[in-house]
Amino acid sequence: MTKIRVHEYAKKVDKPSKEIIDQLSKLNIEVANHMATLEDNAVTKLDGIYKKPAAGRTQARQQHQAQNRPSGQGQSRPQNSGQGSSRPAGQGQSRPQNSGQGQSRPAGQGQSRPQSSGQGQSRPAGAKGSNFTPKAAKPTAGPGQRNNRPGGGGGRGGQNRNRKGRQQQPVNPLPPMPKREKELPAKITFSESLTVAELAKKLGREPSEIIKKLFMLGVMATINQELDKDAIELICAEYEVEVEEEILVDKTDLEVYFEPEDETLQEERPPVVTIMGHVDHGKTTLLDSIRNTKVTAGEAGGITQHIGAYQVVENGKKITFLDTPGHAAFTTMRARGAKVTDLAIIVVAADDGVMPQTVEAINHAKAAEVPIIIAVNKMDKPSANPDRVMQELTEHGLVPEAWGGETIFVPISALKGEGIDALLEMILLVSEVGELKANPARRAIGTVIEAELDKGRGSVATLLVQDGTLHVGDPIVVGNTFGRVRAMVNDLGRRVKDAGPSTPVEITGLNDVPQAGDRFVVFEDEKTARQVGETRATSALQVQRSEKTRVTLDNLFDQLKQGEMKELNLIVKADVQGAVEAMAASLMKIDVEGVNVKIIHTGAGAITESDISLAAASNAIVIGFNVRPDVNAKRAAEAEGVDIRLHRIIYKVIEEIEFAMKGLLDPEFEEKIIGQAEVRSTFKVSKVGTIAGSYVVEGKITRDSGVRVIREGIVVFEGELDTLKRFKDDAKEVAKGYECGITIKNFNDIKEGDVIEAFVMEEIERK
Ligand SMILES: Nc1nc2c(ncn2[C@@H]2O[C@H](COP(=O)(O)OP(=O)(O)OP(=O)(O)O)[C@@H](O)[C@H]2O)c(=O)[nH]1
Repeated sequence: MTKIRVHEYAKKVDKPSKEIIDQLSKLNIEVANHMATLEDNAVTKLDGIYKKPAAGRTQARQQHQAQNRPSGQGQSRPQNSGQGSSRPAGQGQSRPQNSGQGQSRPAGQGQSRPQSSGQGQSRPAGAKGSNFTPKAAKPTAGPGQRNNRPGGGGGRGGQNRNRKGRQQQPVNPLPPMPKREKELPAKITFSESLTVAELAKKLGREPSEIIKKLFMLGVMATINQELDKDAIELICAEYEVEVEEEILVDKTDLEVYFEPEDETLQEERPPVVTIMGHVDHGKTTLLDSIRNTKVTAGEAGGITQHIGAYQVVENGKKITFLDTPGHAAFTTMRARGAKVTDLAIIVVAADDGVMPQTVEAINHAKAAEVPIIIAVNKMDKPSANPDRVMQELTEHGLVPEAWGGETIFVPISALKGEGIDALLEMILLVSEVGELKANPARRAIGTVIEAELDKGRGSVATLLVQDGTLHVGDPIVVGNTFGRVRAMVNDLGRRVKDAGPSTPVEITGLNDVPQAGDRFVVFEDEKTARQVGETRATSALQVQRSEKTRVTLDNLFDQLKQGEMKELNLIVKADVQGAVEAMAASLMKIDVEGVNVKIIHTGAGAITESDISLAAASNAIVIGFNVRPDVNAKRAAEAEGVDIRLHRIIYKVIEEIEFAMKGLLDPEFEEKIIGQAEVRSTFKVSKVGTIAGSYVVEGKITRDSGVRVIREGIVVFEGELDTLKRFKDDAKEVAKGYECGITIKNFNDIKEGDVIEAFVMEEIERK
């Protein structure tokens, strides 16, 4: 053990060495000079005089060391002082400390080494104390904080150790320190879900703690378990941490671009009007009349072009009309989620009154929450009776203003062009109330009014710009198509470069033909537009594929009728190759007008899973002649919806297919397999025949069921069950998991390993 020298002690007590030597002399302790070492008892005595604490020696040593190194260097301190002997550590020592040793010594000067305290705490040991700077010494982690990282990180570890040392000094033995936990975040965010581990990380807690909390809440979770929103919220509530779900924006969902935006950027836009009404009440005449009086008059040289919508100007304000009369277009668009119309004009012939389609139109407009203006048409006719129209409409909740209601009625004659101006004025009035606005500065969004494939120009689509401005050259996604706006033509057949809100324009430049009612969105660049368009096209195709119904003999005729099928694909499996060929040849001879029978695959042996996947991929029906599907094939067929037809007589196969193709399939009965039993042993009993000692492996076997004997996937016999016994008693049915004795009528060649399949004929309802 290193002893303290006189000058060291002097330094420690802040006295000159000489005074210490004198004092020692007074105590009858002789020392040669200031370099002399002091015995323990001498130190004790000196301590008594200089009132130094018991740990004086160590402390003296520490102070001495402190003076001999740059300030801030990891200050050594005694650990577990008071336990047994205490001594200063040799400088430069580097070894693990174990407080359990009962020895305490200051750490070497800030040197890096792993420390292991009796508390089992493991913390990063400090790096070289010389790296310390006062700034770096700022505490970051509290004592007692679990920190299992390996040492070696900068000055902080050393500083931590110092802190620990200072705090530990008076404590003996060290009680388990209260765990100081990381501060909880004020708020966490997540999207969709988080695993326990991810949530723990976000909260700065151990996953085990989260698991414990979940357990207390009645949720058993593992570290990698995904937690749903509710569970995350519950846990966060426990910690009083705010939680917010981030909604991931799906770039390919065009609807998100239709969210309303900052109103301050918006300007007034023209209303978009649809004309609806009963047949022959004058919708087309009205649309033409408006167009002719308003468009051609002002636009010299303009050749009106039917692009599905047009604009007129009334009192210096534009009005857009959708040029597709009737509510079919209106409903189609609405069904596709597009709200295009701001106002509906319902035309009612004054000589005819409210008719069924008038009511339908009213209901459509109401459902779409679109304001209605009633145009009472054919006022020029002597038989016109507008009062009757008004009367009838009140029954549908449309009360004219004249009668104290709110509905605007405008008497017109579409044919003579009378009342058109009044109607347009009313349209403007109603739209003013509606405060229709858009931001012409943003990238355009809108809806497809019409689209077709033009021989010369390719895909041509009429778009109604609903917000923003569409420019030639804009990268665009339209429904599931994309492209760049190559050329734009307005309703007057003129080429335009830009189209603002509520403007209909016909564009070219799309890679495919979109559908009426599809949304369009202009993107920042062509690459994004392409990506979004392609992704949308792919997912649309997948949806279409998954929706495609598989052909079955039951729906075959319907599919043929709808012209969806020109060919009937078949896969033929039979017990022997000869039968396969015979079957295939007979099937090929089936002659039903307009349909070809195409055999895409044949084979001898049981129907396998690969037969089913081929059938699924090529929309084929599988025909099994004297063969059965194996377990996997059965499962696959059920999952894929593949129709398997099992037969034992060739002409029945042919008949069934032929009838199905002609839509004459007998709809009444269908075979249903109710169970299977495995033959485990056989007994020959005279007079009775062969008894099959069997075990029911699936479903059940009933007394009245038909049976088939299957040997290695091939049907060797089909007939009726004769007796069914449990032990010695006759049984009505034997369920899965039970043994039974079975005899089959007129069949004694039963063998061990055979499978007896039981089936019943069930009456079914054909679709
Ligand atoms: N006298 C008179 N006849 C009109 C008026 N408006 C339309 N008609 C006539 O009514 C008939 C039907 O007019 P359309 O405009 O084709 O009616 P619609 O509602 O478009 O009919 P559908 O397209 O079949 O639904 C035509 O013969 C028009 O000439 C009108 O104001 N006065």
